[in-house]
Amino acid sequence: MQSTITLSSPTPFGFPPNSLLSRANTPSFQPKKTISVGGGKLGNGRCHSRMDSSVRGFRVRSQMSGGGENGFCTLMEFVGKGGADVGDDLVVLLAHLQYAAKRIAALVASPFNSSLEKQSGVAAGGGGGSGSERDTPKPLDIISNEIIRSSLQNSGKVAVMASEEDDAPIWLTDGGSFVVVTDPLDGSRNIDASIPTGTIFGIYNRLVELDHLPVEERALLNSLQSGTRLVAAGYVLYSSATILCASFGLGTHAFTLDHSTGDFILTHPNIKIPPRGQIYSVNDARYFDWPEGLRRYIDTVRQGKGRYPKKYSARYICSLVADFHRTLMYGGVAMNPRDHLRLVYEANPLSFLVEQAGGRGSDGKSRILSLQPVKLHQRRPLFLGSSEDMEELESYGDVQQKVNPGYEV
Ligand SMILES: O=P(O)(O)OC[C@H]1O[C@](O)(COP(=O)(O)O)[C@@H](O)[C@@H]1O
Repeated sequence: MQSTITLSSPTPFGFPPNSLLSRANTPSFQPKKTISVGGGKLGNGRCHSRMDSSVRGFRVRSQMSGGGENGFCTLMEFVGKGGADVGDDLVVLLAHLQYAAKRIAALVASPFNSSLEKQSGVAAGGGGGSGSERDTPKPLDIISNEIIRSSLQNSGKVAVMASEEDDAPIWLTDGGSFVVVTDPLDGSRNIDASIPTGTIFGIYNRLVELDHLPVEERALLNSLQSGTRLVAAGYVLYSSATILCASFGLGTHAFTLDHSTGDFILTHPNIKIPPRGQIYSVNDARYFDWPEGLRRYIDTVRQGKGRYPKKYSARYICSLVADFHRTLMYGGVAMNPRDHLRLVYEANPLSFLVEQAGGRGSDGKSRILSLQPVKLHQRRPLFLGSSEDMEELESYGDVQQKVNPGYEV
C-alpha cells in the first residue's frame, strides 16, 4: 500500500510557517498536512481521539517504508484535537518549542560553531580551566537561550520563562497561561567534540492567584513550583537523530525529527523503562569523593552481586539528556550524586518523564517531584532510573556525595 502525502505548506523546513509565528495569539493550531494512506484520509484521526487509545497498539511506519495501515503521526497531530487534545494553548506553545528545537539542532550541527567560540573568546571545554570557567556559558548556550526565549515570546502563551542561563526569570506576556522552565543547551561543554547535547523543558500553569504581586516576585514564585504541578515536560536530544521526548501527564512519548519534512514523527509511543536494567551511569572518577553507601552499591552491581545476579556495565557520556535517554530506553540507573544538577530546570522535568515511563527520580533520599524548590538555581543530587534499580540503590542509604570540590573537567 502506497502512502500519498499532500503538503499544504510549500516549504517543509520553514516550520512553523511565518504566518503562525506572526499570529502569536492564534487560538488553535492546524496540522500542516493532509495525509492519505491507501486512498483513506488519516489526518487527525490517525492519532485517535484520546491519548490512551492513540498510543496503545500504535504502529509507526515511516514515509520511506511506504506507509502502512496506520501510517505515521506527527507531534502536532499527536497533541491536537484528534490525538491527546492537550488544549489549543499548549498546542501552540509546543509548535513554537519544536521550532526552537529544530533551530538549535541546526545550530549544534553547524560547521561555523568553532568560529563563534573564537569570536567570543570563551575557552573550549575539556581542557584545564578552573571550576568557574567550567560554569561560564558558551556562545551556543547563549544563542540557544535566545532561540527559546524568542519562540516562547512569539507563541503568546507563556507568561514566565525561567532559564538556567538567566539570573532571574523573565516575564514574557501578560496574557500567557504557562510558565516554562528550561535548560536550553545541556552538555554544551561537549560540543567541541560533537558529543550529544540536549534541551530540557518543563511547563507549568501560571499561578493567577499571584497576579497581584510585583512582577519580579510573581515571576520567581511562578518558577518555583513543585514538580508535582508540572503540566508537561520534555527534552530534545541532539544526537545521530534529533529526538523530542515529552509527557503531557499520560505516558512518555518520543518523536524523531524527519529532516526531509521538518516534522517530529512519533517513533516511541508510551515508553516503558524496563523495571530492571544492567547499566549504571555515573562519573566514577569521583569514586573517592563518594560516600561509603554509593561506593558499596556500585562495587556490588559491578560484580554481579546485587539483587540482579549479573555484572553491570558502565556508560557515561557526561551529557545529561543523552545519559537519561539511554537509561529510559535500556533501563538501569543514571546519576549525578553531588549537588550539581538543577532541581528546577533538569531534575524536575526528567523526573516527571521517568515517572511517566514507570521509573523513579530521586535525590537519593526523597522523590524529586515532592521537593519544594527554594531557590531558582538550586542544585540537588539526582538519581533517575528503573524502579527496581532505584529501590536497590536507595536501600544503601548513604548515596549523596557531600564532598563537592568544584571539578575542573
Ligand atoms: O562533571 P559531572 O559531575 O560528571 O557532571 C556532568 C553533568 O553536568 C552537565 O554537563 C551539566 O552541567 P552544567 O549544567 O554545568 O552544564 C550534564 O550534562 C552532565 O550530566
